[in-house]
Amino acid sequence: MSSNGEPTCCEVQDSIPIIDYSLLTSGSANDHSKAVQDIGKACEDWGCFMLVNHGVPETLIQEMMDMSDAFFNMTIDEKLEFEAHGVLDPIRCSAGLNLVNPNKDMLWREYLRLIVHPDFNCPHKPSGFSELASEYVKRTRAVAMELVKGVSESLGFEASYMNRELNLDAGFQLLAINYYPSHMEFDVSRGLMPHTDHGLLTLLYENGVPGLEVLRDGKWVGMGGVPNAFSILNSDHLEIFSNGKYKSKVHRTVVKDKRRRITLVNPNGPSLDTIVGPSSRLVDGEKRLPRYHPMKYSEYLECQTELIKAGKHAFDEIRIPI
Ligand SMILES: O=C(O)CCC(=O)C(=O)O
Ligand SMILES: [Fe+2]
Repeated sequence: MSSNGEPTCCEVQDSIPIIDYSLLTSGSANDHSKAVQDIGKACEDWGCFMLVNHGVPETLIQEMMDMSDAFFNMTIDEKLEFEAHGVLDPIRCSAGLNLVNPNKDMLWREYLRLIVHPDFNCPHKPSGFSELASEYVKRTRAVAMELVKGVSESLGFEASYMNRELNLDAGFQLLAINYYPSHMEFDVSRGLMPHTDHGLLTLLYENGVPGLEVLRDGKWVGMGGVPNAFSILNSDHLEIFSNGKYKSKVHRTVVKDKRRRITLVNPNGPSLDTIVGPSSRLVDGEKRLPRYHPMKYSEYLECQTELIKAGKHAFDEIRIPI
């Protein structure tokens, strides 16, 4: 931290944990329990990790990157058809409107946010987008659900516990595609302000252009740079459910590279009607007091959207002072 309490500038470190997904899913009990242990340690100590050997084909990811590029290269008028409204709208596109934001300090990006589970939504153009995105989110969802099982075991529960408690079969999954234009296209500060994500785990894939940073011990640490790996971040509802054990990861994006950056981001959460509080298995009336008030997931999303405008966080509403 600097003397005024603000985090100091980014430091690149290579010690963000790396988890080998193939060990988690391997038939070997030893490999599996080592992976579960590593996931638990990464979630508790770092709140994030890189995931390698995840089995999502590189060609599929590359096609998604190319398709996303094609989407954002449509005209503003074409994109306006998918313009953002409410937080629970199935398709929300920023359509470059941030550019006219009077706040010159604002970091800039375009985004497209799709609700892809339990119902799948996608723009009807460019042609083939919907089929491709449907395949992509099917694959990333399978990875996320396997990771949640690993997280569940790492907390000392059976693998299916979190799925059952949080109704993940009807879980709310988004595909958010972020587009930070090349420096040549627009000479603006490109990035995303510090925040945490809602849901349990966020999976993020970048197109080889760095920018993601996570806050660790008061310093910004660059994340990414591992070939063909997903960046995985703890999110708000993992912190709530684990009663504060696995903290939601504060992250931001600062794009210094001149090339355009595209990220495919999947927040994975409980079903919208699930009331999420600390797991009853992690609290008791004596020593382990609940640290968060339960709140319905859909209400959390709505309240978070409102609170951001006031520079606050939904945690401010539900955290119980100790
Ligand atoms: O694009 C990135 O680097 C980060 C995106 C992100 O944090 C988000 O969409 O919530
Ligand atoms: Fe995020």
